[in-house]
Amino acid sequence: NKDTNYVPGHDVMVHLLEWKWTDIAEECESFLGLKGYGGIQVSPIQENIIIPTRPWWERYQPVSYRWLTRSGNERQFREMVEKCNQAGVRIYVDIIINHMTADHSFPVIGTGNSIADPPSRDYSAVPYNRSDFHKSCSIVDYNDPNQVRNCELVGLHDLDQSNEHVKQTIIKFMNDVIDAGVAGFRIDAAKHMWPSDLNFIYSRLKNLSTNHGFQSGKRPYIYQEVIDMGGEGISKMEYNDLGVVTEFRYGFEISRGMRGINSLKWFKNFGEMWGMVPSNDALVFIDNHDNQRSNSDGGSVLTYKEPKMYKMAIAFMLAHPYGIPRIISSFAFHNKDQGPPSDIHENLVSPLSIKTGSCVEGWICEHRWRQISNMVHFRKVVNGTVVSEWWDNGNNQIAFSRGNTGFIAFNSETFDLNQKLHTKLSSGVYCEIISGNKINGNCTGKTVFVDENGYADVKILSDAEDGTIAIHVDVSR
Ligand SMILES: O=C(/C=C/c1ccc(O)c(O)c1)N[C@@H](Cc1ccc(O)cc1)C(=O)NCCCOc1c(-c2ccc(O)c(O)c2)oc2cc(O)cc(O)c2c1=O
Ligand SMILES: [Ca+2]
Repeated sequence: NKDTNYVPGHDVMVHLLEWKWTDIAEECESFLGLKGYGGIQVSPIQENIIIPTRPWWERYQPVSYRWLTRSGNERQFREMVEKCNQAGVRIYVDIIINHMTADHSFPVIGTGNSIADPPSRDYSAVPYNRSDFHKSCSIVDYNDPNQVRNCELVGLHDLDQSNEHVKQTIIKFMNDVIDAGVAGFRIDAAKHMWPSDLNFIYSRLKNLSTNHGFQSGKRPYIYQEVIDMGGEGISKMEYNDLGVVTEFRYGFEISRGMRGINSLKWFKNFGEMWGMVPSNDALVFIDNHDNQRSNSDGGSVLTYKEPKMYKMAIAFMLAHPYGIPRIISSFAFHNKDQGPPSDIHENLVSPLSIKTGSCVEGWICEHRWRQISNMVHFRKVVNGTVVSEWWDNGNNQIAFSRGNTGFIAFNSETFDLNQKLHTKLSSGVYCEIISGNKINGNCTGKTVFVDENGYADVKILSDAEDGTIAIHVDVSR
């Protein structure tokens, strides 16, 4: 079963990239729980190598399974999970079980002061030794499934998940994390591990902890990173019966749509018909921690750096029923390796200002943007309804309803959208939720009038700050 384990009335996952555990706990209580976010993907909790320039990807080179990183220690992690569960926000841990570190020219020290000797495959803090790793062949042919699984990805020493000691070590790590109260895991680099080995591991995971508010018998929500844009020897379809898979086609296609490269009118049948996995098997996103900075998937997915189109892409994702959506909330970067903001002691800087409670310079906090957090509410209100009343102008103006509970329209033409469009909403004056909120019965942004036949006056100027207008039944005045 593919249950996210979200608390009823909560939806949408946010990847709080490189946030500290104490700050995440604070954000659960002061923002995410109240806004109805369903869950948080946290950065890896296992001890990672310290690379002198502190690139963001150092956290994807584990040194041990100790819960010691720049995000915090075990006590802080446990406290954060407790506070977020109490706020109705679930925690999903990003775990790296395919590999340990690569070889480096400097002595290898971890964020928990563990040492390791990668050339001799000695990771004493686990412990792992040479017998726990595959031979050090390199992945050169991505069309050879054996190489992709049994050789080293960019020099990262590749664990042998068919080895009993490796399996038991991973299972113990994941079960300890489950006992801390988390709701599931992101499996990093799943494509580089055999589905049968992963299945063995998943089947030996405990049920979620009843001591942390989960009903008995709940299974951890597992979503697997499988970068598959088609054309490689390994298919995402090898993994989606084990658990959910990251659907990379999704963000790529929506970015092309909002950029005007592919006409929005084609998105009328967006979903499995586009060669994507079944909706319940798809963890969907516009950008992720890797391709937002490196455009590694060949295309150029939208990011916070192109805010108008990015917000339209996120709004489409949150308004559309396909997949399980995740947004990223990241730090500003100027080069693709750059790590998170840190102080002179290389401690992570808190994204939250103690004084104002808002996010500080250097942290984008996409999850706080009104145009994004209000669409989280939209998604919750329309939950369970289908897309209907699809309209398009034959190119880059589209609109659709979600049952009789919500309506959204997009204009990515160079000219205005100004139409009476049919919705399934009952008549009335609705607060438009991209441009504002409804506070004490008043609309702080635009209003949209729906007449007694369900026709809405839809106007989106081509030079407007946002190319989207959205209304739903919760904010009718
Ligand atoms: O750009 C990066 C890091 C990227 C990255 C990190 C974590 C991820 O979850 C991810 O998806 C990508 N890393 C830089 C620097 C680097 C890091 C380690 C290393 O041994 C060599 C170089 C880089 O240029 N990497 C080469 C291209 C990206 O190749 C990587 C992939 C990857 C990319 C595309 C694929 O289709 C694929 O199947 C795997 O996954 C990783 C997973 C990891 O757990 C750790 C990694 O270092 C990587 C990783 O290097
Ligand atoms: Ca492997």
